[in-house]
Amino acid sequence: MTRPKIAIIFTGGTISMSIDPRIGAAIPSLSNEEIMSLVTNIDKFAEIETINFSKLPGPHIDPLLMMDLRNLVVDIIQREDIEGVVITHGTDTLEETAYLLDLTINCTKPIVVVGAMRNSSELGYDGPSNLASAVCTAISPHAKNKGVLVVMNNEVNAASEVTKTNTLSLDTFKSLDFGALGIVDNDKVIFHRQIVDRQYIPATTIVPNVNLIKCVSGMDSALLKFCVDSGSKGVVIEALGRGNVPPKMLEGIQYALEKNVAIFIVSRCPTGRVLDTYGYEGGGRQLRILGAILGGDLPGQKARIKLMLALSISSDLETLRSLLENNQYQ
Ligand SMILES: NC(=O)C[C@H](N)C(=O)O
Repeated sequence: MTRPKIAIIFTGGTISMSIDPRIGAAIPSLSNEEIMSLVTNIDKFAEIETINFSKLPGPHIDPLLMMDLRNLVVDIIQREDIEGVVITHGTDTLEETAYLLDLTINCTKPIVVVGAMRNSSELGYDGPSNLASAVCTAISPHAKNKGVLVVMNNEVNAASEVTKTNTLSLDTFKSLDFGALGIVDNDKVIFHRQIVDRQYIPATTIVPNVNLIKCVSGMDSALLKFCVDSGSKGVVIEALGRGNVPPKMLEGIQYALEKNVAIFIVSRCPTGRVLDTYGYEGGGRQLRILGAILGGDLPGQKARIKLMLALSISSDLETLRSLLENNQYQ
C-alpha cells in the first residue's frame, strides 16, 4: 500500500532536548533519527522524510531565520511527492514562525508546526505524541486549504489565531478569542469550524528592525523616540484596553510618523480587538487621526511579524495601512 509522504523539518526546541548532566539543564541534543524512533507506528500511516534545518531553541530563532525556513518550506511543499510538511519548533517563538509561514505561503497542502513542553529527560515527554498528531494532521484531507496549523496536545489551532498561554502546561497553545479549529482523535483529525479571515502577504524577504513596546500607566515617549532614533522602520505598540495610550506617548507617536516610521497599534489585553472608540487625549481616535494603523486582535509579537513582512513590500504608510488592516476597519 502506498502511504502519503510527509516531510518533517527539524528546527530544534524542547522536542529536540534532553538534560545535559554537566549543567543539569535542558539543551537541544537529540538527532532527528532519535526523535523519530520514539514516534512508534507512524510508518503505518505515512512515509517520512526528515530534513534538518537547525538545532536551535525557540529563543534563538530570529525573523531572518524564519524567512529562510519559509523559503525551504516553499521549495519542499511544491514537490509532487510531498503531501504535507511538518515543522518541529521551540514553543517560545513557535507562534511567530507559524504566523509568518501562514501569512507568506499560499498553498493547499497542509503545513503543520509542532513542539513539545517536556524534554526527553522528563517524565511524560510529549514530543512523540505531538509529532504523531502533527503527521496525522498533515496527511488528513480535511487539513487542506486551512493555512498553517499548530498541533499540540491533540488540538489543532490556526497559526493566525493561536498563542502560547502557559509557561508549563501541555495544553498551552490556545486560540483565546475563538477556540481550537479541531482535535486529533487517535489518527483522525476532526475539524469543528473554519477560519474566516486568512490573509496572504506576498513577502519573500523581511525587514527585521521593528520594535515592540508595551504600554504601562504613566508611560512617556522616551522608548518610542529611542526606537526611531536607532533606526526602527516600524513600532508595534501594545496599547491599553481598546487601543489607547497615556497622553505623554503622543509626542513620540507623532515623532515616529513624521519620520515615516509606521505605528501599529494592538492591545495588551489577551483577547478582543482594538478600535478607535475613545476620543480623549491618547485615545484610539486621536491615534488613528495622527496616522497610526490598527492591528485587530493580534498579540504584539504576531503584529510585529506582520509589520516586518508588510514593510518588505512597502514603506508607504497608506500602503502599509491597507496591507495591515486588510479591510477590517472600513
Ligand atoms: N517548550 C519549548 O520548546 C520551550 C523552549 N524554551 C524553546 O522554545 O525552545
